[in-house]
This record gives sequence, structure tokens and C-alpha cells, in this order.
Amino acid sequence: MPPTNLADFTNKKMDHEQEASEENKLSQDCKELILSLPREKGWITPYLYLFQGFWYSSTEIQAINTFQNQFQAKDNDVVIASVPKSGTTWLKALTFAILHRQYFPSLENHPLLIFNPHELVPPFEFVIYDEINGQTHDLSKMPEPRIFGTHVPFTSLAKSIKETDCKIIYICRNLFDTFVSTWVFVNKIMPKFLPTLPLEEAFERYCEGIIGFGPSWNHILDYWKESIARPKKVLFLKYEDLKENVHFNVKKIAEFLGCPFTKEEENSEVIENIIKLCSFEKMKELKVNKSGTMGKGRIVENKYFFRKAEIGDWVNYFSPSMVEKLSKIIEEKLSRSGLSFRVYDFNSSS
Ligand SMILES: Nc1ncnc2c1ncn2[C@@H]1O[C@H](COP(=O)(O)OS(=O)(=O)O)[C@@H](OP(=O)(O)O)[C@H]1O
Repeated sequence: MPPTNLADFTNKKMDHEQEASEENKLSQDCKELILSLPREKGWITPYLYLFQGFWYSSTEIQAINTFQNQFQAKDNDVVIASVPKSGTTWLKALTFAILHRQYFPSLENHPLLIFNPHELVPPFEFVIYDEINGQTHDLSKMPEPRIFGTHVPFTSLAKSIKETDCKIIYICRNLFDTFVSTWVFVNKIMPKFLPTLPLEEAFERYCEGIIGFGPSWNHILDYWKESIARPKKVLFLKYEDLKENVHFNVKKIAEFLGCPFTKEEENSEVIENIIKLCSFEKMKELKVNKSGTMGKGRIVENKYFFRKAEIGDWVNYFSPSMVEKLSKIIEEKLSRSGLSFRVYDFNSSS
């Protein structure tokens, strides 16, 4: 749709220029690489490119390249990995609270009350190696054990992550809710120079696997297989299970990370307090998550990371034919893996 007034036109032009200048900032090597890759229309960028079997924007590809070449993992590092919109923010908060609990015995001045979880657990591809948007992060200043986030698929992780003893916690979510959560989020952060993305169009691209860090089923399957092959290396969690029994999973995360809760901690409600601190209801109402922003090139409002947090909200968006199509894809891609998802909240009274 053409812009309707001069201010709109100027905004769109500025956005377009910003996007073009981002592409111009790519290194020469990356520009050449991009030219050689298959390309499709993007969701919030003009294009997505197929790189190492998954779809990314050009700036993400440069960041992933740098990450692969430069990141040196330490044995005590922890990496939180996920497909976007699978419960990353929640898992980052829980992991930070569990792993660093000895430093913050009083929850009154806990960092999670003043920082968004993505600031405390920085992602490789959007912060640490995102030179194009002027993000810088001094790794030497990170408290240990360091906790990182990533949406990068297992196959494309920096080699040192796979070769050291550092641990990975992966979270996934049923693909119906993940798709809806992504589509709503994407339309909120859509650059002004791109049109809003209709649900049906997004769904068609999603079903072809063309979405940032997709195909989502391959992303999930790769981490799933690795968690079976190396259970001490990769802990595989599901958003729905976390919602069903967060207490059990918080203990599981602590044990996996080698810092199980003591009897004394269990008796003094340490687990319950962590759960409350990281709950959707608590986090959503914090000032930092109501009015804060993150990012440099693309500014994102923190409140967009907290929407409904329900299992089964997809029923409000999917037509019967969409249900049929995605169900078939899931059946085809996941049926032999032993992996399945709950798509309704059986505990909900509504
Ligand atoms: N604390 C907590 N507890 C439970 N659920 C939560 C929490 N924080 C965020 N959310 C919900 O998670 C969805 C966002 O997914 P991600 O955090 O993976 O997004 S991102 O990839 O980091 O952008 C998004 O789901 P939807 O509500 O369905 O859109 C959020 O509402």
C-alpha cells in the first residue's frame, strides 16, 4: 500500500535507507556469500537466505559467521537454545535465577527485577556478534558461569560449543502456538517500509520452512537427536511441560547444570521463589518489561516478549484447512522421532 501522507513517506524512506545501509555494512566476504545463496521473501526483512540448511536475514548470516569463527566456549558455559517464540525468555530467566542463586539470596534486589532476561543472557547472533547494528559485548566482563542465548540450529553452532563440556538447554513448543506467537510478534516489529504480513501468507511460508532460523522442525529435530545421543550435554525441554510442572523442571535444570537444590533450599522455598520471580504474571508487570526497549538497529519494545503465554491460543487463528496442513507436516517430519507435542491446555478451565 502506498504511504498516505508525507510523514509516512519520510518514515518509510528512512527505514528503507536504514535497511539498505545495513546491507551495505556487510563485509565484502559476506556480500559475496549472500549473492551465492538461495533467496526468498523475508518476514521482517526484504529477504531470507538459505545458509547451512536454514533461513536467515543477511545480517544474521554475517553474525553467525563471526560467531562460528570467533566464539571460544568454556567448559562451564551454558547455552539456552530455541526456535524463536518457544519460551526462550522464560527459560533464560529461570536458568539465570537457578545458576546464579548464591549471589542473590534475597530476591528483593535481583537483577531480573530490573533487566529483561535477554539482557542478562545475551544472544550470540543479535547482540554478541551483531557488529552491523553496532552491538558490542565485552565477553571478559560476563560473570561466570556465563549464560548465552541462541536461535542458531545445532549444526551451525560454533565448534567449541560442541567440543567443550559446556551445556545446552533447549526449549521447544508446539508448532501451532509457536507460529501464532511469531506472526503476532513479527507484525508488531515490522519495519514501516514493509507491508503487514497477512496470516495466510505467513502460514504458507512457514509450511515451506521459510522463516528465520527455520525450517523449525529440522531445528527441533537436530537438538532432539543430540539430547538423546548426549543427555549430559543437551537438556531438551518443552514449553508445555514447563507450564504443566515448573517445579519439577526447575529441579531438573538445576541437576542438569550440576547445582542441585539442597534439602535446606527446598525447605526454605528457594525453588518456589525462583518460580514466582520468573512467572509470566510477575515478569510482565515489571517496569523494565512494560516500558523498556532493547536492540540498536532494530529497537524492540520489551513488552512484546510477553503476550498471553497460553497453550492452545492457536485455535483463535487457525482455519480447519490450516490445522490439517500443519498437522500433516508435523506427522511427516516428526512421526519417526519419538517426539510429540501437546497442543491444548487440558488443565485450563476455560
Ligand atoms: N515468564 C514466562 N512464562 C511463560 N511464558 C512466557 C514467559 N515470558 C514470555 N512468555 C511467552 O513466551 C512467548 C515468547 O517466546 P520467546 O520468549 O521464545 O520469544 S523470543 O524468541 O525470545 O523472542 C510468548 O508467547 P505468546 O504469549 O503465545 O505469544 C510469551 O508470552
